[in-house]
Amino acid sequence: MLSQSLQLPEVLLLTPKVHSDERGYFFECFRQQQLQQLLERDIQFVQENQSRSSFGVLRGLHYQRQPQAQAKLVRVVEGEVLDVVVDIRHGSPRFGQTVQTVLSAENNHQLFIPHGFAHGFLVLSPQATVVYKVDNYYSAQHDAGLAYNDANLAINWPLSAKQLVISTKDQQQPKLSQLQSEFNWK
Ligand SMILES: Cc1cn([C@H]2C[C@H](O)[C@@H](COP(=O)(O)OP(=O)(O)O[C@H]3O[C@H](C)C(=O)[C@H](O)[C@H]3O)O2)c(=O)[nH]c1=O
Repeated sequence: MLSQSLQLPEVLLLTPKVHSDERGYFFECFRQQQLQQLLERDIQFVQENQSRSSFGVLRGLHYQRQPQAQAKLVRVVEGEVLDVVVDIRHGSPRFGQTVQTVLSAENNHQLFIPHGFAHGFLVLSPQATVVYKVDNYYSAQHDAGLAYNDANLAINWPLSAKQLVISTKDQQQPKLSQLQSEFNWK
């Protein structure tokens, strides 16, 4: 598994080694020991999610508040998404900074997103299926979010506003300046 740092160094872009032959391909999607070595700490995923969305669907930007914060290992098994992560840790020198990368069933790229970061994605293909592991259980009362279109985040979503399909919840998320995030840097 190749690991690359992004502009937010705590967010890892992982690329598995693909074994191709005349039948097709095989690759290991996850190996706990390998990820723990990259993170230099233990990690224990307890839940795996799958969502399928049509072109233009934007899910996010989401996170779970403490003590139910979730680290995520995200991959795409159908189609293509623009995946976006935001540093929401108070005191972070990169507070409010974002990274974005294309995850697709073609590039097999994965993103590891630690606690203290908001996550979302925009579907760029006719359909996209996103599968992701989390290290804490879903908790509706700890579910929180950030406005995808907050000018202070300056996320350049590559579709026009009228092409976007966004839940009512995500249309009403707070801006970075209103964030109740209790994540602290370090
Ligand atoms: C996240 C989650 C949701 N649900 C239920 C709650 C709703 O009845 C339904 C849809 O939930 P929601 O609209 O919050 O789903 P997404 O908009 O895809 O949320 C996710 O989108 C972004 C990209 C994320 O990174 C988060 O993992 C997650 O917040 O599934 C569950 O039962 N378990 C869960 O873990």
